[in-house]
Amino acid sequence: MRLNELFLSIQGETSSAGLPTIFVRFTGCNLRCTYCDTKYSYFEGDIITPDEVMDKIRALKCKRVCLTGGEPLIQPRAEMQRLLDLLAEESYEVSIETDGSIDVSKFQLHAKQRFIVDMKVPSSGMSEKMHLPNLQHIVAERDEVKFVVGSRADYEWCTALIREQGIHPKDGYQLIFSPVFREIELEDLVNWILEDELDARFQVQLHKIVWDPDKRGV
Ligand SMILES: C[S@@+](CC[C@H](N)C(=O)[O-])C[C@H]1O[C@@H](n2cnc3c(N)ncnc32)[C@H](O)[C@@H]1O
Ligand SMILES: Nc1nc2[nH]cc(C(=O)O)c2c(=O)[nH]1
Ligand code: SF4
Ligand SMILES: [Mg+2]
Repeated sequence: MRLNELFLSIQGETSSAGLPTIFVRFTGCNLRCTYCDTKYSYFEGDIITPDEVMDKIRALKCKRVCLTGGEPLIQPRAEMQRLLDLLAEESYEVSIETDGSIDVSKFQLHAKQRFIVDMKVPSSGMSEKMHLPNLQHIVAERDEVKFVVGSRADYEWCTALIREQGIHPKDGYQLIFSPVFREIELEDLVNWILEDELDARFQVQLHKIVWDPDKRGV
């Protein structure tokens, strides 16, 4: 595995936003989203074993972990699975931020572990790379589907996908809409969600409010 950074912060996104969380940011990504705020993770990092990652996590005295990157699921599959197994053995709560292009069915999750599947909108330039079967593999009550929206056209792509893939909140799916940072008016995205009577979570990236938006390690 290659580790870019590992730090304790508050979760800035998802249903556990605001809660103390250890972030394990892996090096490398198979996509190049136009809006990516973590380009430094594409190449910077050091080789590390799953057991050495666990040692670093244990040292931070927090039982909530977010595996991210870069794209965490391009790490060697056996090593990522071992890390998930080790985290489960010690009862960590785990979220995995994944970019929608990797087949999540290759990984076995344990109790208290969930995927946050980010379905890349057209303005990301990566929509064509989405592995759509992921939306049939995820577990509605466990996992979350995130849409990072940079325009009204992006938003409409999302609502079409929700209909086509049958992942509507009324069927128990946990959806998140997140604005591309400083790209759209927050009020617009909120109004679109309310107008469509979508029981979806609106989020802003809390860490970009608390700290400088370009600060690493938060
Ligand atoms: C840096 S990515 C790493 C995990 C994975 N590669 C992915 O894209 O889901 C973590 C999250 O940050 C989001 N993100 C990246 N740049 C952003 C930006 N400029 N504004 C809002 N969200 C952004 C991504 O869409 C993703 O949901
Ligand atoms: N505080 C904080 N929360 C986050 N949630 C998801 C993040 C990510 O980069 O995957 C992230 C991040 O980079 N920082
Ligand atoms: S998939 Fe995630 S890490 Fe990769 S370019 Fe897109 S936002 Fe950045
Ligand atoms: Mg981030």
